[in-house]
Amino acid sequence: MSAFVGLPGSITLVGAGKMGAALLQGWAAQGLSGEGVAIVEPQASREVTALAAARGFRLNPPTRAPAEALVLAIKPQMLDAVAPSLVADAGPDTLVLSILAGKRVADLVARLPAAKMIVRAMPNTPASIGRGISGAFACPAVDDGRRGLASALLGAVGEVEWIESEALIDAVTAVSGSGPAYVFHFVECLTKAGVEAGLPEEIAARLARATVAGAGELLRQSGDLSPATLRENVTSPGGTTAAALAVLMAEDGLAPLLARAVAAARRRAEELSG
Ligand SMILES: NC(=O)C1=CN([C@@H]2O[C@H](COP(=O)(O)OP(=O)(O)OC[C@H]3O[C@@H](n4cnc5c(N)ncnc54)[C@H](O)[C@@H]3O)[C@@H](O)[C@H]2O)C=CC1
Ligand SMILES: O=C(O)[C@@H]1CCC=N1
Repeated sequence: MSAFVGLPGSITLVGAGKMGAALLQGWAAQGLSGEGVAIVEPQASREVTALAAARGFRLNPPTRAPAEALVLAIKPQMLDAVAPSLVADAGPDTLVLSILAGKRVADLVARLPAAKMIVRAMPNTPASIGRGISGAFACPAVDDGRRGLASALLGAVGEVEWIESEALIDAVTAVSGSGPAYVFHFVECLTKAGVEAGLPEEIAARLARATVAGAGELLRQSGDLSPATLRENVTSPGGTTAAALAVLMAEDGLAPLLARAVAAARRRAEELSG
């Protein structure tokens, strides 16, 4: 059982792929250990298998008692196939924490009929280094205690923003859930642009990666400065940055493109519901 105050004493994690494993690592880093943790994962990675062995977690136990928290981290498309095996895990007192993109509280209740204490959350992949951010929505039945457990489970891998409208989870998904991919694609594009400007590819790749990582860290450490101020700090009047920003901030520049991308992600989340 966990000695850590804050995390649930017993957890069943369903799906220990990229996000499930990131959560598991975060909980372990908080001191979670013992047989109260059951992991259901038909294709456990070496890392997950080793972590389970090191921490005394039960990996694919033949039977399991209902845990305080049931954490769902399978793909949304797998829910129909997996849910029947979880009905007994999701009682009226169980915190059901789902990170499935698109799947609504109603979709979960339709498959786990006794579940009442449902929290939907949307973390992101920086969770794997403890630097994620999650948006979370608790359905009205969720009491303060369960909300606290959900905060602890998500807080183990980064920041948590509670939102009061379930519909906004799709927007969170489109901004911060998918967001790391946009940033990584920006690095790919900056690398390509550097090569087109004459740089050897390896150097362009190192410059682009370090620029985004450094700018991200500067942003993080400059909480009192807005992104606009940080941008202005780079931009000499009549200089090189101003020339580039005239392109990026044009009417058909980055803002409308990103707005279209976020809208597409949001629409896709809606399509995944049901
Ligand atoms: N990858 C991301 O950036 C984010 C993903 N999500 C959500 O997290 C969920 C998981 O996504 P990923 O970790 O990226 O996917 P993933 O494919 O890495 O992990 C899913 C895991 O479920 C396992 N699985 C398959 N059948 C199963 C079964 N019957 N029982 C238990 N586990 C089973 C798979 O073997 C796999 O390891 C998705 O619902 C996704 O919408 C949420 C936030 C960010
Ligand atoms: O692409 C997806 O559907 C998931 C949800 C947010 C990030 N990855």
